[in-house]
Amino acid sequence: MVCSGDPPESEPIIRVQDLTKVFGHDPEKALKLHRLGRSKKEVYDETKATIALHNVSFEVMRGETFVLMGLSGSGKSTLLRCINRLIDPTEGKIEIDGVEIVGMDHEELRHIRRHKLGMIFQNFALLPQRNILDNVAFGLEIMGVSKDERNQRAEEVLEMVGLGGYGSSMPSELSGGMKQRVGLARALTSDPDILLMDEAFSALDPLIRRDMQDELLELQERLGKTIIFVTHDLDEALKLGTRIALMKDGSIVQIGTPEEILTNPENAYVEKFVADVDLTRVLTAKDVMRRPEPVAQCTAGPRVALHLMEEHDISMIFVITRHRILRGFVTLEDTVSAVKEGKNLSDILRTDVATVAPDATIPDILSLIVQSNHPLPVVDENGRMHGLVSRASILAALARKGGEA
Ligand SMILES: Nc1ncnc2c1ncn2[C@@H]1O[C@H](COP(=O)(O)OP(=O)(O)OP(=O)(O)O)[C@@H](O)[C@H]1O
Repeated sequence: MVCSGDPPESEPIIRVQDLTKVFGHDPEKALKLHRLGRSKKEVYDETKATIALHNVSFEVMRGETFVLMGLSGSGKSTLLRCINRLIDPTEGKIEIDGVEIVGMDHEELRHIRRHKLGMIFQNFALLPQRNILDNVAFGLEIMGVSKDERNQRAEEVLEMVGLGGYGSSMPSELSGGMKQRVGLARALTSDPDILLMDEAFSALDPLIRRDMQDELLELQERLGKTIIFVTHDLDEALKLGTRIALMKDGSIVQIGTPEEILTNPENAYVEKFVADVDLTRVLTAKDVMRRPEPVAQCTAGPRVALHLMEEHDISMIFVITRHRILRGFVTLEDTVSAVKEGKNLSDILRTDVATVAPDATIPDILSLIVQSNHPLPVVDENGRMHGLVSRASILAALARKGGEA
């Protein structure tokens, strides 16, 4: 099964196709029974084999944070561990950077694990008798990197995760958040393209957890790694995910951006999963804007603008080019005078217009609306106007999405 959700515009770095994992002695028999229509529970009762993943397919794009989310037992960790082959899949393919890894021997796998993949676990997995620098440098030590070189690299990555100067501390002296930074530093030492993070922040206090999430977002922006992040926490998934794959009983039920998952759940299960989410925290200007009608083209005269304003009972109108590039706005008062005095629209155009970016959040939009006291045009980085946001458009969108979700 391939679940869609438009992937970001980039090439895939990981391709998973029809991946199946059965734990137990007779996977073939278990799968045969499942294909004959037995439920996973019935298969387990009969064979004592667990179908942990079944026909899972998806692609992860280079540079995205792809979140695997789902309830306990849905197969998230199994899927993540198949990707670095800590677990051998029963069936299916996994390509990393175009290279099929399911059939790889130990030597090839070791190479991929060391150079392409970094893994970060929930329980930190630090070596208690080694100091922080040696913990971070451990992977490089195993790879035979000289002491000077590995210590220099370890210091660099400790700096990167905000732990510069802690190299000589022991793990027992560090808080949970700091230990997880060490975990992150350790995974970054070999500069892998892909970070696999398994419930990496779940053991942390809520405030520290939030800090770590912010830090990961910031680090991701700087380093542009591809991250697969496992969590059962929807808020965390919405915050971190470029896209989210929601898993249930070993299958993916929906893949989409956080907005798509929230506002367009594909079935009742996803709907239920996201029912309690506070939409104001995740919707952005492009979700709550309305079409920018009416707008006047630059080529229109003041009479046309006046007509539009009277027709729609509004006191200002936005002026755009044929390609919807925003040029400014004109007011009713100025337009009336322009008609009287035979002026052009360009003579009365006000260009000091406040705008909102398409990805602005609702609290940001509201604070801008309070300042400007009129609807705001949503304008992208190229100056193109996509819509208008106002208190009314936000309320309408929330009511609409709330009704749907
Ligand atoms: N080594 C194993 N042997 C047998 N069954 C296993 C093994 N590992 C996982 N399972 C089973 O496979 C299914 C998927 O487990 P998995 O740990 O991948 O789920 P998860 O979504 O990561 O859950 P959690 O959030 O609790 O870690 C579960 O039914 C689990 O009991």
